[in-house]
Amino acid sequence: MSDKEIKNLEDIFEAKIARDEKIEPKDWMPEKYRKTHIRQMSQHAHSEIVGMLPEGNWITRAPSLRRKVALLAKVQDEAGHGLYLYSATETLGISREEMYNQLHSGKAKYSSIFNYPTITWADIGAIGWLVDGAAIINQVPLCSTSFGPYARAMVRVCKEESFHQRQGYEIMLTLCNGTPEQKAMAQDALDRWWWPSLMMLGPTDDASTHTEQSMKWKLKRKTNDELRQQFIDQTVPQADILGITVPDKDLKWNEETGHYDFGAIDWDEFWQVVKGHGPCNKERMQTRVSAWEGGEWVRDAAMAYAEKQADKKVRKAG
Ligand SMILES: CC(C)(COP(=O)(O)OP(=O)(O)OC[C@H]1O[C@@H](n2cnc3c(N)ncnc32)[C@H](O)[C@@H]1OP(=O)(O)O)[C@@H](O)C(=O)NCCC(=O)NCCSC(=O)Cc1ccccc1
Repeated sequence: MSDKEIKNLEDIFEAKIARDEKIEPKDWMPEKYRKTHIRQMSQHAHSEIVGMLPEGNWITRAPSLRRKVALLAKVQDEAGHGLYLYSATETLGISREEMYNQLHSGKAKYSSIFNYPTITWADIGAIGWLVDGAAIINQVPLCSTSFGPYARAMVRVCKEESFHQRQGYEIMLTLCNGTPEQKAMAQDALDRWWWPSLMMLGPTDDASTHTEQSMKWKLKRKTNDELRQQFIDQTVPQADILGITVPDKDLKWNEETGHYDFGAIDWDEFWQVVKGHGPCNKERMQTRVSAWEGGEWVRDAAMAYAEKQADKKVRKAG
């Protein structure tokens, strides 16, 4: 293709973005746009899949049948979100196998938040309330992201996340209205999950390598710091209703800005977790890799069956 032809395609692409029109898989797109979407969308898919593990740990120990049913449904939704997102990413020309390889070899990231342990039932409440709460704040703007398949996937995902968030908040509410021991469990879960939930929304805008370009392409509609502030402003009053305390002595409502001021985030901890040195990184990867290896016979059997059927068809036609 000549330089002039490429320039023409770039102009059409930029004009579509400026008009807020969706870019579809068969449309021309700059290679960097395609690659950055594969990066973000596949990491999002991996996060949903790895994100099932901390909660999966509690399905057999949920305190009642009602809680068990709700948790099972939530974890199944997460599997669905992962598969949805893998399919959407495949439209950009990467195979699912390659994405799995990237996850299993440690090349692709997944959200830092899923490398923390779930040591009590209250952690299931805190994950729904805080982690799904942060996920919704991050994902609602993604419903109007520029790449069509990603934007459409997010609409359904957000509806389900909202049920997940309420499920978690209701667990917290029940614990906080329970015995002093139950309320202490809820406080302890908030103490452990608060800071990792703030980190989950990504590094500060100064330290974020991708934000500037992703905002121009309308892949991201809000910056990491904007989302974090929104999450804090929305969540602190919810902690007040629960009657538990956000573990930040510098947290204070600021009349002038109309937002909460908050204390320093430990970014060293965040980068350690991202680099694979969090409390559960190794365990999470081992579980995923052994699930993949354990499922090999199912994949082989499905392939053998498909080949047999194709053979039959050929023989019939012949
Ligand atoms: C905002 C951000 C996460 C990061 O902004 P970007 O512009 O992409 O990056 P930025 O330049 O700011 O960062 C520089 C580097 O740092 C990496 N990094 C940053 N943050 C993290 C992190 N937290 N963990 C690990 N790594 C992180 C980043 O990849 C980049 O490294 P790279 O160059 O790739 O090697 C964005 O990708 C996004 O919105 N993703 C879609 C939403 C999504 O994936 N949600 C997942 C949760 S789904 C869920 O929770 C549902 C659920 C709930 C409950 C239970 C089960 C399931």
